[in-house]
Amino acid sequence: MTVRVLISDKMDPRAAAIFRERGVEVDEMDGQTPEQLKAIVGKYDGLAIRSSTKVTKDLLDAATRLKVVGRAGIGVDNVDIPAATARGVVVMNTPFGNSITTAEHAIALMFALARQLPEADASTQAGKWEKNRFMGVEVTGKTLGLIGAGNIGSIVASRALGLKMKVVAYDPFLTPERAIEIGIEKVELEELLKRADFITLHTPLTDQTRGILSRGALAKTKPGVRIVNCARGGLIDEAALKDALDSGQVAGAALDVFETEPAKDSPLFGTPNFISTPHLGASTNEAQVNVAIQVAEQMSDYLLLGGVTNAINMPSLSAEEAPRLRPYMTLAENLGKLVGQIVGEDVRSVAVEVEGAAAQLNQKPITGAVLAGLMGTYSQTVNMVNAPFLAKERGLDVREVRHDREGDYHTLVAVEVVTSKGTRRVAGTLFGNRAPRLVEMFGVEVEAELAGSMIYIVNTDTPGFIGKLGTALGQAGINIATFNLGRRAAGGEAVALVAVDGDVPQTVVKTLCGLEGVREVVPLRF
Ligand SMILES: NC(=O)C1=CN([C@@H]2O[C@H](COP(=O)(O)OP(=O)(O)OC[C@H]3O[C@@H](n4cnc5c(N)ncnc54)[C@H](O)[C@@H]3O)[C@@H](O)[C@H]2O)C=CC1
Ligand SMILES: O=C(O)C(=O)COP(=O)(O)O
Repeated sequence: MTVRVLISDKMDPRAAAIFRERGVEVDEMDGQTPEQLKAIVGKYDGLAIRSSTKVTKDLLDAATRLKVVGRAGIGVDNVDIPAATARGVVVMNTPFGNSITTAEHAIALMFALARQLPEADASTQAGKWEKNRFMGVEVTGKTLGLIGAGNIGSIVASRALGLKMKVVAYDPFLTPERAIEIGIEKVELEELLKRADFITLHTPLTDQTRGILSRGALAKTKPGVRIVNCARGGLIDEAALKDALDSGQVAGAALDVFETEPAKDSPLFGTPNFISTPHLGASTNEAQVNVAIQVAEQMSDYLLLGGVTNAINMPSLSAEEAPRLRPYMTLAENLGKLVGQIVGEDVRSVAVEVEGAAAQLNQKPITGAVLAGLMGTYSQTVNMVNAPFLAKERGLDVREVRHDREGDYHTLVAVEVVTSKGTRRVAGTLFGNRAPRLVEMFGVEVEAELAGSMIYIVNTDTPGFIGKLGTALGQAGINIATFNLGRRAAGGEAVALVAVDGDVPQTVVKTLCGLEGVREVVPLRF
């Protein structure tokens, strides 16, 4: 089937070229209104975006084919991640491609503030030559306060140290070792506000960071501080910033990002010592080439090979690893489907065990596939991406167990579920590292390929039963493809997994239930 991607924001042409080279059909349509986008998004498997496209729940509801949203950049606050996860859509970004460029923009704005470059430029070009009006400050020896010291914050720190500044940082997740490594001092926010001559912000916009420079925080800054925000609008209270600029508490502020974008009429516009750029942090040729190439490669890897890189809502799985894992995923999903079809929704906890060769692999995707198979029997929208999330939502206790040693098989995946009626366990292996086979079912050794239409039958092991079963199916016009048997002990409980051609109607299930010694009959689909 054709795989189709829509690029809905302005992106370097290399992104489209890579999609095409890899056999993915691509449309480029930036500047669509939310309504226009909603009308067409249903045709696409992938959506490649920057910061303008808003991936809302409403848009996702219309994106019935969508499997992946790729953000050519860092911030994903324009994507409703919980809604995407719930729909099984992977959201990935390119966490490093534009970080140097954005850090350089922060440094550029810091210098622009220190020397009032935009105002001096406008005045000079207006023919005023106001040499005495513009008196700047040196950055050498000054203290830079970073709010957020992740990728971009650390690059800003290294540049600022090169400029002979002292760097302090507020970042609750910055370890003391890392602070020493990058040559900065970790401080609390209050201390930063008190000491910093320049403040730059480098955090994502979250519930914790929204309004981090509030009116109260701005009042605690060192008088004459200069502030740069190249991270996200919403981190600074814009009305309070305007007042602080007017009062002189803040000597200068440069915003690349605004609470509402595009920002076309901010009260800050026209304020002396205020500089703004239209969200240009990532706008260099180098950064745009980096993020375009990276997002197109990552999205193609996922859509074509199942490889997952830099996903926000799913564990990583390299494109090299994905083919090795694929037969395990089929096995895991089928084991989940097998249990799910037999026990239904009555599952309280699930343990996924891997043994031998399987224990050397990334277990998260295997667990995701088991859960997808298990819950897919009663939910249409479940897949590997949203299965762990939906399991959590349902309060399902999920455990992962890894045994490095080999047991009877060189590789084994087992699924054990606890239901109201007790514990049930199934296990499977790969023949020749390729072909998934069920090898154990509810304590009985069986060997079966789980595929197509099957019937699960539990009966008392009595002579002549198989003949009666064959006759009953024959009379119903159902052809047996393979017959897989196992039993606990001679004359005890026997289990049959019968692969048949075509669906098994309820009337046939009823007939089979009526055969002597039959305890349970469940039609299965794989
Ligand atoms: N203006 C632009 O065009 C661009 C803006 N950005 C923005 O820059 C942000 C930072 O990017 P990176 O450094 O790559 O992200 P990152 O994830 O490497 O670093 C973010 C840092 O913020 C810290 N943090 C989280 N919560 C915090 C809190 N409550 N208080 C203080 N620190 C907190 C984290 O511990 C982390 O160290 C992005 O989230 C994005 O919004 C990124 C690229 C371009
Ligand atoms: O990468 C980010 O987080 C950015 O903010 C860059 O935004 P943009 O891709 O330039 O719209």
